[in-house]
Amino acid sequence: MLTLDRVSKVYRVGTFGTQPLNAVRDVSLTVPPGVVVSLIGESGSGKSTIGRMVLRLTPVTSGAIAFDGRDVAGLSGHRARKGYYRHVQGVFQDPFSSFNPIFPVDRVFDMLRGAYFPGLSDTEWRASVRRGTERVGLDPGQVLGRYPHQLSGGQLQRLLIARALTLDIRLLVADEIISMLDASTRIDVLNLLGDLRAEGLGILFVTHDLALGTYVSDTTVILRRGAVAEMGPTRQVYASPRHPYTRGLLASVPRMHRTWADADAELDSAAGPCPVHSGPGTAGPVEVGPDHFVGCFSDDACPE
Ligand SMILES: Nc1ncnc2c1ncn2[C@@H]1O[C@H](COP(=O)(O)OP(=O)(O)OP(=O)(O)O)[C@@H](O)[C@H]1O
Repeated sequence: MLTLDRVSKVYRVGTFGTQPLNAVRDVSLTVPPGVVVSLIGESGSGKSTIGRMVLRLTPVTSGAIAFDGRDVAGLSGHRARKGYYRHVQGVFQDPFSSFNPIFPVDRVFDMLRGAYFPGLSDTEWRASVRRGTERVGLDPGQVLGRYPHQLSGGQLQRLLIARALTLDIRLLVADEIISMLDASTRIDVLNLLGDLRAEGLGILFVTHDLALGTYVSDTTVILRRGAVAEMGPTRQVYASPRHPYTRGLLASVPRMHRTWADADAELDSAAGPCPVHSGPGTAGPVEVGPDHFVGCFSDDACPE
């Protein structure tokens, strides 16, 4: 369904944009239907940039993103782009920022109506909104018609997912969608994602939280400085991590006062020549087990 093929993103920063910032480096992955792929990494590792490129909110510098085999960057014309967003939607960290405080929450649904459902009568449209709301476990009578400040962050986040479900979505980019929620609401939203996955939705789940990654995902992608450090079936990656960075991260999870930076620093001091790129001409992560890949051990691209 969704494939990224050696996707890179270089931002231009500094005075007059003269400095290149390699935010994403040669990332390849797939999100099939009914599969949750977690993108996990510390702040600044490029997770959101990948989500934004998939949603076409920022252009790809090199490589290709395809949905059902069609190049996403090359979608030209309003109709093609509208068709894409019918199937691919994003939900982001701060639900409050997606709602206008002076309008009832229903307005986020109404914004879709003109673009996607111009032929529906008022009654049909209201029924569709109610169905979407119920599908995410909310009681329409309790939430519709209310103002954003009258609802919890978890209810607003569910409404945004319901809004996406009003369309015929097949891929959801969920970018840190539970970071702002309390522990019990988090589990509700995670379980909701699990239910949607069972219905065939593919999910690109962006998080900096390793524990959330294990709970929700089928495939785990560990990003380090914009590149894939390790990628594979979640159980495999967590049970038998092969990259020293992943090992360091997992070892640090139950220990307080250790951070992503600690794992990074340990790796920097331990890493010698990168074994992944020891062979001439080797490029990109190397397969170390079934669907299990390990990326470069050093900071920048290895000498090939
Ligand atoms: N529009 C932009 N212009 C310039 N640099 C950017 C832009 N957006 C992101 N960056 C930089 O790209 C790198 C990756 O950022 P990104 O937001 O993708 O990381 P992230 O892993 O999602 O981090 P976080 O968890 O903090 O959101 C960072 O160094 C960031 O400062």
